[in-house]
Amino acid sequence: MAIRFTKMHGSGNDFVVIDSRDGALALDVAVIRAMADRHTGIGFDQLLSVEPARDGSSAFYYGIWNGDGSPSGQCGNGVRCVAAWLHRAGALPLGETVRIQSPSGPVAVRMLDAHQVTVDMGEPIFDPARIPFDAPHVTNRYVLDVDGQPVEIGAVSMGNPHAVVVEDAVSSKAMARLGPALTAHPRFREGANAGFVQKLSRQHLRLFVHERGAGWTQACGTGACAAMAVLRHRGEVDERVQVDLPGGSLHIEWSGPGQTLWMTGPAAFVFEGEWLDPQRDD
Ligand SMILES: N[C@@H](CCC[C@H](N)C(=O)O)C(=O)O
Repeated sequence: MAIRFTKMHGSGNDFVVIDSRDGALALDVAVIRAMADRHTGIGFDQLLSVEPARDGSSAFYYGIWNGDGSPSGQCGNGVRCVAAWLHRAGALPLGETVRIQSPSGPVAVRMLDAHQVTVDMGEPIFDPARIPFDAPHVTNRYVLDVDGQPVEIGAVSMGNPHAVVVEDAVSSKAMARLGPALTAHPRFREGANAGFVQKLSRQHLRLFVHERGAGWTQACGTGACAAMAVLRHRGEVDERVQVDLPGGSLHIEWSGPGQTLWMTGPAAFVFEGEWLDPQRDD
């Protein structure tokens, strides 16, 4: 079984995009993991499928799987790559706003040029039950027990769950321990993406993200949205913020509750290929 794919990245968060416009993509977890392997496979943080819309008001649907084969509800850098992929396929004209559906609901994408995409990511969700996060009521700060130590976080969903640690300086040693611990913390029953954000100013953030299902990443689009949303909810940043991640910068705009959040950033093509499943000879 040969699978044609396009390798792409958004600020270093890398993807395999599969054209599945003729029907929903169904791949075994073992195949996704084999493809994601950075030594014996293609290597990627997430696999994305471009599929026919599943509702009447969207143009397309995209599926998201992490490198460990687990599904996700949203992928900020990924949706920009899907938009650029659709643009290259002639299905998304420059400047036009098009609604596409993710597993967690619709988003609206607009190509600013062939490599820059702006996305209406919807409204950040702070209600713990909808994240899902185990807490009796919504608040700006929660304290988690991590190996007997208190760790303060903000919790939000951008269509996928995020724990956000706001620190002036988090040592790389502390992040190496806390990233995996927060990702697997039992109060996030579906796991979480763990972001460590440093406030450089009211318009400028620095962020590192340990992703559920993919580990440390060069960039996490929803992580950047989540970090901005948590800080804006606390009144600590302005409504337009630049978020610097190891692989590049994203621009996030959110005026506050009741409004949707916008993310703008790059999408890049790397190569086209054909996956030859080593377990099969056909
Ligand atoms: N890289 C992504 C997020 C991918 C999904 C995440 N690991 C999850 O399981 O929710 C992004 O750019 O948002």
